[in-house]
Amino acid sequence: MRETHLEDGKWWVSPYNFEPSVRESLNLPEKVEIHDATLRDGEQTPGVVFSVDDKIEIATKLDELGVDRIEAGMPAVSPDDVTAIKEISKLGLKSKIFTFARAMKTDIDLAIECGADGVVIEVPIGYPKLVTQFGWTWRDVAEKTAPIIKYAKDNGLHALFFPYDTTRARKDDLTNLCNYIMDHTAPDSIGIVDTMGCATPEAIKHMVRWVNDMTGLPIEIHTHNDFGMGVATELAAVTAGANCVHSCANGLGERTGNAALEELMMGLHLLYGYDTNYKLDKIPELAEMIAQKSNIPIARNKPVLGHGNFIRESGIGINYVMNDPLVMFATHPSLTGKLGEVVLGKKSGKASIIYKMGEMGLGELDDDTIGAILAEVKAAGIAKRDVLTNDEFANIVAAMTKK
Ligand SMILES: CC(=O)SCCNC(=O)CCNC(=O)[C@H](O)C(C)(C)COP(=O)(O)OP(=O)(O)OC[C@H]1O[C@@H](n2cnc3c(N)ncnc32)[C@H](O)[C@@H]1OP(=O)(O)O
Ligand SMILES: O=C(O)CCC(=O)C(=O)O
Repeated sequence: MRETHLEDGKWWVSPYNFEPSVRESLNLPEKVEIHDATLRDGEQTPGVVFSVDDKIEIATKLDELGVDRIEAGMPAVSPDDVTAIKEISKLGLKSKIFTFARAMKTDIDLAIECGADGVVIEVPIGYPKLVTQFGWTWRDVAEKTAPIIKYAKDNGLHALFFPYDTTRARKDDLTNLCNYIMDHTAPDSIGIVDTMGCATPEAIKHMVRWVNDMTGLPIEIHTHNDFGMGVATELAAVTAGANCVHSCANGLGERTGNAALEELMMGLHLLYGYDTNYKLDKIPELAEMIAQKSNIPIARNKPVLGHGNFIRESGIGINYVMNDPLVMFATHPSLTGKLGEVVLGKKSGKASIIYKMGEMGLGELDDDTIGAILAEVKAAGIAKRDVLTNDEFANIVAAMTKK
């Protein structure tokens, strides 16, 4: 674990993250694994369909980035999923390969047929789903699941017990389910699943401790982003001792998506100080691949990925964008494969004009002329309601310096 907030021109985050009293209040596990579900939950984004080749390419890139596990699909969904998972399993990746399964023997048989290392055994426990959608009790769930966990384990699979909509489960239902499962056949790990993305970080921390007290199992956290807190709740889970975070690249997933892989990687490595082997500079390659294959473009202000994240129009401090980026940003643009950029418009100042003239090789001018150019740049930016192109700026400079 690193206990410092800055590294070697690469990032400079808040030192308070590492304040002894802050660190002492956390129960960080020594290692946190990433279980990436882009190929299953990410593909559940309405309208997204990855081909077999897409899935192989994405899995290879996820492995290169350093994710510990790839949830390669739910074989029951289609024969293509079976083919893709089989091919991915044969690649010999460092990442372990998991499949998604209902509590059904046939789904476990498919995981075995696909050559998976592990299986996510999903069952409902959230009260609205349990009662209204399925008409089941906790006991129905428990009796269906226990033999399936045993079957998966007997066949050498890592059995991740995944009672979904966990955060809307009644206390008694979740307690009874956990106790029954532990009495009959302990899985290898258990997921706390915020299916609807509706729990606070504090509630998640409480649940991590509670479920761990009940079961003694490694805890995995799987969240969605409906309140914009998918990543925050997963990181909160880690601070309460969760051992594995689930993700989707680019934050793909049902509705508002799942916790974003790239944000979790940056959060674990930079904000919490985990010494990981993630290849952060490869994030843009994966992001582009996902955007192109999912047909979902990356928003320009998306954390970690947005192409606008290191562009600055505001004049104050503009020199530092290129010359000393950590004055202006928490991370150096190159850490995640980006470049800083200075643009001109309504919010420019004199320093912006001087900077841009230098960048474009337009020479030096006296202060009054710079001021006059600045006034024109601001007026043009306001009229255009956008930033200026270099050509537009060069035209202004030419007009204002014409003898
Ligand atoms: C939070 C969630 O929504 S969880 C999963 C979401 N993911 C998906 O739905 C993936 C895409 N889905 C699909 O391709 C299809 O819906 C399939 C292949 C999974 C299933 O399709 P269908 O053949 O229509 O199956 P259907 O939905 O009718 O369910 C079949 C059986 O599975 C049972 N079942 C559903 N979930 C589970 C579960 N987690 N564990 C055990 N049994 C389950 C149903 O009760 C039903 O049982 P029955 O035949 O005794 O009535
Ligand atoms: O979301 C789903 O549809 C399946 C289960 C899951 O991944 C979840 O509950 O978040």
